[in-house]
Amino acid sequence: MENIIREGNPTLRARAKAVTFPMNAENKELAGKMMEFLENSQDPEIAEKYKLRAGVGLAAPQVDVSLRMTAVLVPDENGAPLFKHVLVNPTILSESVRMAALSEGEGCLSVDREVPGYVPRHDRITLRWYDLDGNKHVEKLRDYVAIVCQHEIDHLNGILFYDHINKKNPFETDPSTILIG
Ligand SMILES: CNC(=O)c1cccc(C)c1Nc1nc(N2CCN(c3ccccc3Cl)CC2)nc(N2CSC[C@H]2C(=O)NC)n1
Ligand code: NI
Repeated sequence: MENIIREGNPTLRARAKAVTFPMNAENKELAGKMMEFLENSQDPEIAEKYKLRAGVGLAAPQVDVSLRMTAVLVPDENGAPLFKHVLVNPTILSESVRMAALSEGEGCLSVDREVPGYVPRHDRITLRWYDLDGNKHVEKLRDYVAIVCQHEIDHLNGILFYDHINKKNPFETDPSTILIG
């Protein structure tokens, strides 16, 4: 897995370019490696052996490739994949008025420090994306999966999670925001 870039690398703040179809072998291979990284990062033995930090999402800009592609692997409580997709050219078609935030805040593989605070996001989204074969998918997502996808899509637009944290009061939330987890 190519090295994950950290804050300060301009690629993290750039708007990534759309992926063209049919996808070339190089981009398909990268997608596979990004998903494999997430799988490895979630395996206690492998993560320990290679000192990997666990993640449920990894966007191409985080491995210094400015393309609109992100791997997402959210396990259920038994460790089976609840949501496992490489999202190519993802678009949020609609979003709930209701907001949600992870009660423990968010972490990012490209941010080697804790940035405390609630990250307000939409509780539900309708997401459109393309898979590696160019097939279109449209799904309604909610709660944790919706939050993770919004975090990863932010990476494609050069946005980092702490950009959303209220500077004055990081743990301030308006009444419409539900806390998750
Ligand atoms: C500062 N407090 C915190 O970070 C924080 C603190 C506590 C709880 C949460 C819930 C927090 N928040 C948070 N925890 C995660 N993980 C929980 C552990 N898990 C995991 C770990 C081990 C094996 C398998 C797995 Cl699955 C991996 C994922 N992931 C994200 N994010 C934000 S959206 C993208 C996603 C991401 O992949 N980040 C690297 N946030
Ligand atoms: Ni991130």
